[in-house]
Amino acid sequence: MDVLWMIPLLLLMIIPLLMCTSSTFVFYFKKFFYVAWMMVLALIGIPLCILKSGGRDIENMRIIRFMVRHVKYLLGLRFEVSGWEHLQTEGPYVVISNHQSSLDVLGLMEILPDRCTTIAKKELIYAGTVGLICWLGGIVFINRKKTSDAKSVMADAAKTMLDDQIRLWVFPEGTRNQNGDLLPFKKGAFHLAVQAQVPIIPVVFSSYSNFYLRKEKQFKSGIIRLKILPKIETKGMTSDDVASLSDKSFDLMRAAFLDISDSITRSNGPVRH
Ligand SMILES: CCCCCCCCCCCCCC(=O)SCCNC(=O)CCNC(=O)[C@H](O)C(C)(C)COP(=O)(O)OP(=O)(O)OC[C@H]1O[C@@H](n2cnc3c(N)ncnc32)[C@H](O)[C@@H]1OP(=O)(O)O
Ligand SMILES: CCCCCCCC/C=C\CCCCCCCC(=O)OC[C@@H](O)COP(=O)(O)O
Repeated sequence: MDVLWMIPLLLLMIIPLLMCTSSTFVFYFKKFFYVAWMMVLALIGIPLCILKSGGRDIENMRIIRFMVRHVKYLLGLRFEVSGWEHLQTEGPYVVISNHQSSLDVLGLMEILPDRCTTIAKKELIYAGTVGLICWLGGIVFINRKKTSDAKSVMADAAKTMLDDQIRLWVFPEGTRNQNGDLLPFKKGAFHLAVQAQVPIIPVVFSSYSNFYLRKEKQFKSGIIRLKILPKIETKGMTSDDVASLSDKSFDLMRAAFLDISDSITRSNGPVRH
């Protein structure tokens, strides 16, 4: 029994020591902590969502947003947001952003407008308590392996956006990417906006490469710039305009990404290896 009590005490001594001496340990510790803490937050949030709305309801995103807002401090991250005024748009719209890591959830919750939920891969629903709270928050799950299914879910979503006056956040790269640039955009977000005839609001996260490097196992403190760009109208557009709409959005977002990422690298200095 006495030995068992020693274990937490030993951990309390060893963990700070390792945190000071090994950046690889910090990397794994912060990653593990992030997932575990989100799971715990979701566990607390699930009954709150059910009590508030009785089940799946986009209004639950307010609870989720509130619960996630402090997590940045625990990981040593800060957000600098610009362009808030562009989110002051009435009615439904589609938000599109680049996607580097699951840490994007922190930025998403930092600026998530009311009545806005996201499109996510269907595998996320199996992520324990996080999966369940995503479902309760009205997240729209798509099967990326079956284009026809994904398209029909998105077409339903276009209708729901108008019927229920909701906003949807889509990651048009379709997967996480940390190659220092944006991946070519998939077309779903643009079909969605054109089908619903609603504006697109592009949001750009600066590169995480000055604080988070997966291959090098680095996870330092850092600043993330979030730039909200002016809305792009889609009124009067048809599916023939989707390709040019996607290209235009890509060009605007890529220019903003290179601009805000470059300025961070310059002010913080590059990551040392
Ligand atoms: C407290 C704890 C809290 C925790 C909170 C957690 C929050 C969690 C946040 C979670 C964040 C999680 C974040 C995540 O999970 S990110 C991963 C999931 N998200 C996405 O994949 C979204 C982006 N993907 C797309 O938009 C794709 O296009 C889809 C998936 C729809 C199809 O992709 P696919 O690769 O199968 O096909 P394709 O893109 O090559 O297109 C093929 C053709 O179809 C045409 N087409 C496409 N779409 C439509 C359409 N709607 N109507 C009519 N036509 C359409 C298209 O023009 C093309 O034709 P053409 O142009 O070549 O002629
Ligand atoms: C039974 C337990 C299973 C545990 C699984 C752990 C699940 C993660 C839990 C908490 C992490 C914090 C919230 C994360 C939400 C992140 C969503 C995300 O970033 O999904 C990735 C997706 O956009 C693209 O996927 P791919 O890059 O194509 O792959």
